[in-house]
Amino acid sequence: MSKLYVFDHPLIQHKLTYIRDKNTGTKEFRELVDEVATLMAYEITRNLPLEEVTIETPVSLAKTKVVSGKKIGLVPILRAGLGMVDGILKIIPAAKVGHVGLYRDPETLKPVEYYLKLPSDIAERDLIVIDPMLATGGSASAAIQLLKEKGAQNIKLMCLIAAPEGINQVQQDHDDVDIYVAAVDEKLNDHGYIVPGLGDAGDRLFGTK
Ligand SMILES: O=P(O)(O)OC[C@H]1O[C@H](OP(=O)(O)OP(=O)(O)O)[C@H](O)[C@@H]1O
Ligand SMILES: O=c1cc[nH]c(=O)[nH]1
Ligand SMILES: [Mg+2]
Repeated sequence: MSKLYVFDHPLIQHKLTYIRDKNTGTKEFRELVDEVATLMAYEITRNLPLEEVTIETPVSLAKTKVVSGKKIGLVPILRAGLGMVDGILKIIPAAKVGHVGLYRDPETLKPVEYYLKLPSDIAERDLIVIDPMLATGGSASAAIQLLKEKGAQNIKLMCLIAAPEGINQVQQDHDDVDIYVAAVDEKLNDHGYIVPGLGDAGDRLFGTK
């Protein structure tokens, strides 16, 4: 059964407020998305398994812990997902990164695939699909489907803002995928934009509007 986790850490909520604000310009928007991605990565890795190792401090031997060999893969959905990659790599620097290129057709709101490049060992990795926006859920669901067709077994979805419609869609299509978000908003408008949302994440990140 797919679970939904909402990261309500005060720093995440604070930064998300300024990400949403239409008066926040490209530079600051990019920086804030990067920072929130780092904080969300910290939360999403909370239950990583640890193993005990022995090391030598300048004073004595110490039995201490390291993350036990988990292989992680990040899969941003282009373009907007790219805005979260560096923030996550800051604290999971050994993660490999695959890319799924999808854009949402503005008329049909259906995802159109245009690029796919994945690490060869995705079947052995814990994958985190990344996209700031989960609107109708079409893009995330299609990305997850593509990964499964390439052998992925263990997938999480991480988004900044989700609409209830998108959460329902992904949970219906992919019962095995847990969803991690910073906020669940009210609804979609007639153009499939999240309300209140933050506007077009790709355009705001890359200054293309
Ligand atoms: O849940 P959905 O209804 O599929 O909508 C969400 C998708 O729309 C946006 O991408 P967009 O198509 O604008 O592409 P971009 O990242 O290149 O701007 C967003 O980053 C998601 O990928
Ligand atoms: O609100 C939305 C919906 C889809 N894509 C976006 O970038 N924003
Ligand atoms: Mg866009």
